[in-house]
Amino acid sequence: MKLLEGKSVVVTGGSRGIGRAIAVESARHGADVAINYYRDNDASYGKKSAVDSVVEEIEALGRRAIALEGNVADPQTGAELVDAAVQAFGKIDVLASNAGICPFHAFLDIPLDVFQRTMEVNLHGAFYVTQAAARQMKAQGHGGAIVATSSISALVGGGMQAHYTPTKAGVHSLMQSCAVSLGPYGIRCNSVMPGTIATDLNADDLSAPEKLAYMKGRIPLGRLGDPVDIANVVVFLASDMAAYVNGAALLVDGGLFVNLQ
Ligand SMILES: NC(=O)C1=CN([C@@H]2O[C@H](COP(=O)(O)OP(=O)(O)OC[C@H]3O[C@@H](n4cnc5c(N)ncnc54)[C@H](O)[C@@H]3O)[C@@H](O)[C@H]2O)C=CC1
Ligand SMILES: C[C@H](O)[C@@H]1OC(=O)[C@H](O)[C@@H]1O
Repeated sequence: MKLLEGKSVVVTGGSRGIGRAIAVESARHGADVAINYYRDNDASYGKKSAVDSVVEEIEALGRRAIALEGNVADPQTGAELVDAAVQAFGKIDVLASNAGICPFHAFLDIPLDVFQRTMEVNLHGAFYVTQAAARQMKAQGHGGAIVATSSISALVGGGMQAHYTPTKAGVHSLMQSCAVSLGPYGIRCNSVMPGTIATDLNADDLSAPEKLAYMKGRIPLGRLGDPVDIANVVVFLASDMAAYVNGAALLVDGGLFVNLQ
């Protein structure tokens, strides 16, 4: 069963990791996809750049794909992405606001620029892109769905993530307020809260075998998440199967959050 047949989906941070999986699974469910990315056009994925490889995979599924580079922290990026998607596909139905960074660092001596960049990319970026997509969806007049990638880190702390976890709580809060603002236009806003998913974002952090074993040991399902575990839930939240889901947050963490002891 295809959940996004004929839809036009915009994904930020769509060249790698969770965003890449959202882009590909959206296409598998029948959508055309506009991908934002930043600095992923070197040939680091085999012979292709990360972004070329995802575009190729979507086209192999018989769907259309465009890719546009831009830093979501720049307020113009969201508007340019939405314009490009509308030019290519005639409309946008879904935004997956997913781009984010997590440069692990201790709290007491975190460099100011790392703190500011994390806030600007993760939270300000989500705000700008969501606003641009919502303006277009309202103008189209037939509603839409926005799904933001928040995190389990919106709910719990991390000693090396004091600059990061507030951005993920902020993204969750942004979706709650947007659910209220945009519900009257038929635009649903929700967030997905991944646990620990194996991507480039945490590859360094989890490269130490003891840390990897510790994290896996805390997850009742006994494994790290795969990007597609998150993408499947984003596709559901974006689809008409979730027609009455608005302002919700869905933890997708293998049971990590509830595992006290
Ligand atoms: N990997 C994990 O365990 C978890 C990740 N998340 C969130 O999921 C989202 C995606 O993370 P991953 O796929 O793990 O990361 P990743 O590092 O594998 O991929 C990041 C993607 O974001 C793009 N990107 C980075 N900076 C950007 C910028 N300034 N403007 C536009 N695009 C930019 C990259 O081009 C790439 O496509 C992030 O928001 C992250 O906070 C949330 C919970 C857990
Ligand atoms: C990067 C982390 O490993 C990952 O990102 C989050 O949001 C959670 O803290 C995960 O563990």
